[in-house]
Amino acid sequence: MTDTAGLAMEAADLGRRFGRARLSPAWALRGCAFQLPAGRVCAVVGHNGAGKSTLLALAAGLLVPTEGTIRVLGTDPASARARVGFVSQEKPLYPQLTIAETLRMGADLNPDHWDAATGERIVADGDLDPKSRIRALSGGQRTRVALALALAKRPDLLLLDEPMADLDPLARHELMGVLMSQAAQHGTTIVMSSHVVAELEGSCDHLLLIGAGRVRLSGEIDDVLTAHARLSGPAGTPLAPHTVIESRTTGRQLTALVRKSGPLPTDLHPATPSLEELVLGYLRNPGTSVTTTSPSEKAAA
Ligand SMILES: Nc1ncnc2c1ncn2[C@@H]1O[C@H](COP(=O)(O)OP(=O)(O)OP(=O)(O)O)[C@@H](O)[C@H]1O
Repeated sequence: MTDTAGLAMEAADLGRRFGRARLSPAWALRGCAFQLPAGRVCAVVGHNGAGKSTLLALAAGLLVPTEGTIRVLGTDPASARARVGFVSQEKPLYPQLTIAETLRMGADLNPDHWDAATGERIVADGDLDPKSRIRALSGGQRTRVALALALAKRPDLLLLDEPMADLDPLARHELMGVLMSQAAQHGTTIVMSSHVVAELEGSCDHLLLIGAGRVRLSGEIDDVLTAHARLSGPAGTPLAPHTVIESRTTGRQLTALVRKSGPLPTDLHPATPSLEELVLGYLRNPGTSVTTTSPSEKAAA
């Protein structure tokens, strides 16, 4: 039996379909199963349309599963809502309110756990005037206000759908630092989708890679990386029994990204892939079988 204590999120056979079953067989997510321990900073990656936003909306309780279950902070998403912060791609804010009124509304809605100083500091660090109306802000400035609102709520779980997409490089760097210190100081679990894998590499410790509505990889990033190897050596060297994620032969040279299964061929030079290499390898090869890395694989790797 799986020990589910201490999990921030857990999905079992999770599926979500849009449209009517007979008219549209399109599943945004199907057969997804994963566990995310509490206190992790989790990167959710996958190509456009993979199902990342759908998964985050299910976790936030804004969508309900068509099949299967998703549990958040040990309960159903609707019951966990007060303990969850969510910044969607659309960042819905009331355009007619000022920034100060927006933060005040956040305080009124979350009277028991509102950290006003954090919200005000994030706004001030962006040189934003609290009297400015939301409708007068740029996309990146709205993102800052949405993050201020979500972080001031002091959530146990923070769900962020491409939070950095419209921020300038300095703002990305600064707000990523704010997120990391929130996770370190308060043990907040952060689940963050992004297309900029290099940006996630130093910040996240857990990975959820989604492809075509399925979980293709999930686990602690260190475990996931050590379960794979980047191999180079003479062309024609057999790669079985390892699972080949991708391979290329140039002249007499073979390079391959494999998921390890036992000892590696001695005539190939092994290296641990970077997170970006691994994610790109999986994204370039959508046909590779669905896999999940569990801590027990670490020992086998
Ligand atoms: N409201 C909806 N109605 C119909 N189909 C939808 C709806 N929302 C999402 N989908 C479909 O579900 C699939 C997954 O979409 P989703 O937005 O979750 O992907 P994503 O991984 O977040 O993509 P992106 O990286 O482009 O943001 C896509 O095929 C999309 O067209």
